[in-house]
Amino acid sequence: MQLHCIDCDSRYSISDFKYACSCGGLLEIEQDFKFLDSEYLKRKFEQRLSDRMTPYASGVWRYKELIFPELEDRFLITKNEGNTGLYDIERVNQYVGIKKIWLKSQSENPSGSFKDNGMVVAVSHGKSLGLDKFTCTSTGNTSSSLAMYSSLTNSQSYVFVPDKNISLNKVLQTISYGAKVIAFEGTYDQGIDFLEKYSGELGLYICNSINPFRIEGQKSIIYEIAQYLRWELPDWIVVPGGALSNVSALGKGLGDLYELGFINRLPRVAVVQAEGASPFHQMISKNKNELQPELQPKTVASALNIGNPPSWKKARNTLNATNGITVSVTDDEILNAKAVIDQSGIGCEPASASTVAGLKKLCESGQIHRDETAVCILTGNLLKDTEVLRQYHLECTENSLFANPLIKSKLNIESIKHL
Ligand SMILES: N[C@@H](CCOP(=O)(O)O)C(=O)O
Repeated sequence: MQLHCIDCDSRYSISDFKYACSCGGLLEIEQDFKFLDSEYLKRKFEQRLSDRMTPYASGVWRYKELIFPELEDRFLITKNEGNTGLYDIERVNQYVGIKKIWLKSQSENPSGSFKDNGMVVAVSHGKSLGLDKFTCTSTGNTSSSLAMYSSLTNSQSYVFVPDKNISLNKVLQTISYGAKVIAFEGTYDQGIDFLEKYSGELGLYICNSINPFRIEGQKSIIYEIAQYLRWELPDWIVVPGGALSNVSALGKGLGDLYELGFINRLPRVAVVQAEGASPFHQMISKNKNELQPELQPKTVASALNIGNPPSWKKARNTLNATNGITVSVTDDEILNAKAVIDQSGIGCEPASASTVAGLKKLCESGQIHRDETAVCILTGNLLKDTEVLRQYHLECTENSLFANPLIKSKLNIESIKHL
């Protein structure tokens, strides 16, 4: 394993761990799969599905050989992350109007979001270096995940959250797990700049997705999808785009599966952004080479409130490799898609629902054909943002197409039987 700069191609030893190249470029972990026996690994991944007693029961460490082969077993942390459901729901299918759609419910992770897949690897790496002070800046899911794994390993997390436009539930979840939470005036993007500058001086190990170990862990999401579908991926994988770690990890994981011969064709990738925070979509759709940061990102999907996503170059590489596309959706489109997902019994936070809203839009515009198949990755749990639920169902404006208002009634048989 070594660190590779995606900008200037410099390489560094893993023991010389850093978050960025001296040229400023993002680093990725490079592994040599040449000597791996794919058939043997497939069998091993299959056998581990019935494991319940060891860290290999984790939906992340099941694939340890492809994620962090050099990590000694004594450093493996786990809270049974991964192993999340892949659901085929007729109601969502009909809403989108496509041949077949699966929902990958990452909200079933222990802290309620997809961040756990990557965080467990970053914190395991940090612990293996003997560290016990971890940090991140976050709109709330990364922070909850980091706080959970830090406390689980008797370490302290220091979390920086913007003081506006994020979900109170997520902040409370982070506080409850024991993190020291610093609410600052500014955006996620400013928080990242601060940590890049001062984490060394503060003696803090950064667990945001600029840390390449986070991306290695998050690759397990696509490994799980592929294994569940017997190594036959659908035509499209649809992901929300905020900090863009999801699509970066997806591209890397797909590359691994293809290189190893686990899959014989790459699916196309669609990245969905919220209209009020869509710098990546703007760049791709206008065919620009540089990302123009959005200085005041604003969307109801708090996890997507990011105007200067650090991983945009990795995300662009994924689109290039998969003939991928981007789209943006309005807050109303997100909330209505979310209500359909919630009422199908799966449930998710607003950012996740952007995938179904985006897929619907892409089908309607003909960019995705109705006889194709897709997986939408749902990133966070329905209870991550209850304020949005209160507004949608209890205040119900004319845009809340699927509001399910509270019924106020006397406990009286005559009133109840007409419901
Ligand atoms: N929505 C994210 C933003 C942080 O992204 P990361 O990829 O740097 O962890 C969050 O939950 O904080």
